Amino acid sequence: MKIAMGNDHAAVDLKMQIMEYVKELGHEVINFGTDTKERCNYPEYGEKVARAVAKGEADCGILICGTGVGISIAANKVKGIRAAVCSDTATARLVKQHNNANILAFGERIVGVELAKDIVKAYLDAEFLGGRHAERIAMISDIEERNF
Ligand SMILES: O=C(CO)[C@H](O)[C@H](O)[C@H](O)COP(=O)(O)O
Repeated sequence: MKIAMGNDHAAVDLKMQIMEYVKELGHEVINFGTDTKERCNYPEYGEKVARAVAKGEADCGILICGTGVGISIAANKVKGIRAAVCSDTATARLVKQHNNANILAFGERIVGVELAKDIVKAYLDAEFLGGRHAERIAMISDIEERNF
């Protein structure tokens, strides 16, 4: 898979480690940065990754900031994006199976590297279950369509 990755200054170390891990798993990474610890603004990176996923330039995305929350809120403003913050493997599996989340987010200040790797693997290995879950996602898309 082609995976878009982005982060702010609070998550450079974890992004680098996860980027290597994702490559070891056999995926291609499009890195949207930031790659330095100079203070920056997470909405910029959330939007870059979200637009790449929404346009189909990447199959899915991984976003990391201090908590995973701000960057996922920004990504979720892009039409078609379902970004989910996960701090455990069960949630990471379920956000793919039930919510067909197309971006996984987590926080360097919240999860350690080994847990983060397990979260990424649980998300990437899981498959969307469709059925009743697809109907609910259609309802979410409908909310998006009615926004103005
Ligand atoms: O977690 C975050 C947003 O949800 C960010 O990564 C930052 O950690 C947070 O906004 C704090 O920013 P700071 O400039 O590092 O104090």
